[in-house]
Amino acid sequence: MNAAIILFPGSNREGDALRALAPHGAAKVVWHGDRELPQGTDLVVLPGGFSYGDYLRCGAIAAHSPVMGAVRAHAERGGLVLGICNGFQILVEFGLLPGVLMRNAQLRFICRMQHVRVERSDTAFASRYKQGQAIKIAIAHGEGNYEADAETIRRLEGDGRVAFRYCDAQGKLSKSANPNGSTNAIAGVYSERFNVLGLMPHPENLIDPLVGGTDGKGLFESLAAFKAAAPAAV
Ligand SMILES: NC(=O)CC[C@H](N)C(=O)O
Repeated sequence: MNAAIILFPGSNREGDALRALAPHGAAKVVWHGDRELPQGTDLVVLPGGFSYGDYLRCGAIAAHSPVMGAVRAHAERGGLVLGICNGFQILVEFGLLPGVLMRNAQLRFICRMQHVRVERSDTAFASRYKQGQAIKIAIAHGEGNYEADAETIRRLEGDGRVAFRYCDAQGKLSKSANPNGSTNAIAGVYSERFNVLGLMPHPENLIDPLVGGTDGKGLFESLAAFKAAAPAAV
């Protein structure tokens, strides 16, 4: 699998993304000012961080980067795009995913382990998980409170486009298991064609037992398995 990791001024998880992708093929870092992706890119990763210092709104300035035109073209061809945390914020600001990420309900930056429930496992990103499985993963954000208008939420829910929800260790949803006040405890959403995923938690940080667990690995393994089953780059 050939991955392109986009580097924005202020990104800080590109190294973690590289490490998570390393066992699954070649990953290149691409500068946000570039207008093209490397030939044969299968997966574009927008990593976490603080692009442009989170000025205006997280992701708002990065969404205007020259490279985003190539990211849109890749997504429109059916190519895979993964936005993690700040990357998710950039994707919603750019309009590749619906909704907005507001300040966390308690107006504090939260950095801790959190469980999320895998809502479906029949996608390119989640086939290595079981539907309904609660996975332990890290969160680190100040603006992760997912909101959208009622019609958009109804459509996302109706089309099964919620990828992950914040939950407790048993997979149960509750107000106390929702760290940031997100509507319907939404932690990640898919695009209409399920080839674009944005999520606030950091799967790339849960790939080594030394740092708290390996539940994040499944996402990268799922992508590699998807690519192995459909080898042509799109
Ligand atoms: N870890 C991240 O990507 C943080 C995202 C963003 N800077 C926020 O605080 O919400």
